[in-house]
This record gives sequence, structure tokens and C-alpha cells, in this order.
Amino acid sequence: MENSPGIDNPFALAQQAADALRERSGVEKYDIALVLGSGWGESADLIGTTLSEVPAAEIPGFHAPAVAGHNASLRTIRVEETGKIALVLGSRTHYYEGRGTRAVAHGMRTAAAAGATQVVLTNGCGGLNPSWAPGQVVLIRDHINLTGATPLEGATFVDLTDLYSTRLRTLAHTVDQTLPEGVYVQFPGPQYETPAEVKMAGVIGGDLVGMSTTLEAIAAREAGMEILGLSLMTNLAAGIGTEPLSHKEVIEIGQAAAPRIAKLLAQIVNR
Ligand SMILES: Nc1nc2[nH]c(I)nc2c(=O)[nH]1
Repeated sequence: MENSPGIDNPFALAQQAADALRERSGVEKYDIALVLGSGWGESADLIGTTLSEVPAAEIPGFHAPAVAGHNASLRTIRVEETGKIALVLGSRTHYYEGRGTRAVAHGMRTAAAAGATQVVLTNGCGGLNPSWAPGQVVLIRDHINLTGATPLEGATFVDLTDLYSTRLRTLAHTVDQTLPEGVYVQFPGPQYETPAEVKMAGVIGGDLVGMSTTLEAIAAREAGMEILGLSLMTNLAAGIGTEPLSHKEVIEIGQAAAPRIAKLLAQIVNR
């Protein structure tokens, strides 16, 4: 268990952040939170009408993004079809930033303190299944947390059964029945896996490898939120393909996929 320096009480900080967000957005209660990972950034524009957008650094506990190009705002959107109020967390803190697990979980805790009862976690990741091509969207069915860390502290024995809601996965399949499902493995990063590590991830049941999402999902479950996880496979994981990994290619695949996956996410959120 690691505590982030400077965060004395993560739940009090989340309440402060939620109060500041309400103050800035004028919205009293949020319904759903969305975390937009690599490639998913365009989704916010298609989900509905933006009511407000606040720089993340102006809300307690959030930071400017570590990854260039990631949106660094907290955006309030009225979902087109349902009228629900969505909080789009443009910037996420990755575990590899070394800010500790409290910082990683802050977005989830803030969303819950602001009233959200559902969260869609999206990410970019590597794929182990050679039949999946870069650009493939995969529904997360379950996860394996290889970070060795957790956002939970003390005797908080949280059940993680059906952590990635079967109900929401079924709903996603009403939008696109071809979406495959897979098990997402979070490595600490920031380095990509070795081919041997990727092979291990496959042996233990993983289909996708990434550096985010599992710790956020645990914190979201602790907060009682229903979770849907969506991965954009931007690359074949190390050793699965023959090419070395490049961050540049990852960005390019994400940009190419952005319009299509934004539409998919908007349709799911509007269900
Ligand atoms: N750990 C890990 N994280 C990733 N993020 C992206 I985008 N691709 C990868 C990958 O191949 N491995």
C-alpha cells in the first residue's frame, strides 16, 4: 500500500474536489463518470452538450496530465438522449507517475462524491490475441492487477466479483454485438513489457496489457459505482508481433480510431 505524499485524507480531498466542481459547473449531481484514455479523447464531443469545462489543475487533488496531448480538464456534459449529467475526466493520474495510489483513485472518488453511480473506464493497451488488429475495441470482462498496489487502505475487504458489470457489457453489446471481451492486465509501467512478461500475462489468463484502469476500478467499486471498461488495442503486445513498440505508433493508431470509437462510446452512454 502506498500513500500519496500530500494527500492526508483521500475522501475529504474528494469531497473538496466535488464541492469545487459543483461550484464551477453549477451542476448539483452527476450521474455517470467517464475516463478517456489514449485514443478516446474525441468521445466527449459526441456524448452530448458541454455545460462546463474546468482545467483539472484548478480542482483540488488533480494535476496537469503527465502524457502530452491528454486533455487536462474536467468536463460536464448533458448526455444527448438521456439527459443524464456526465463528468468527463480528461486527465487521469497513472500509477507510473509515482504520486501513489491515492492520486490514482482521486478521480473515481471525486466522481462518486459528486453523485456519480456509474463509470466508464477507457484506455489504450496492448493485445495478446493475434486475431485482434490494432484499433480493435475490447470490452473488459475482468482484470489482473499486477501493480502490487491497491487504492484500498486498512481492513477494507472489498468484493470484486462482476467488477466490470455484466449488465453494462450486455448493454454495450446491444450497440455492437461484435465487441470481443477480454481480461485486462495492469503492469506498473512506465516501461512496456518484455516478451517474456507478455507471455506470462497470457499464461495467467490475460488478453490485454496496460498501465491503467485496475486501480481505478477497485476504487470505483469501493465507492459503490457500476463499472464498464473499454480498451482500445493500439498495438500487439511485445513479442506477439514482430515489430518493436513505439509510442508514436500508439498515438497514430489512437488518432485513426478516435472518430469510430467516439461514436461507439457515445451510443453506449446514450443507451
Ligand atoms: N503495459 C502496456 N501499456 C500499453 N499502453 C499501450 I497504448 N500499449 C501498451 C502495451 O503494450 N503495454
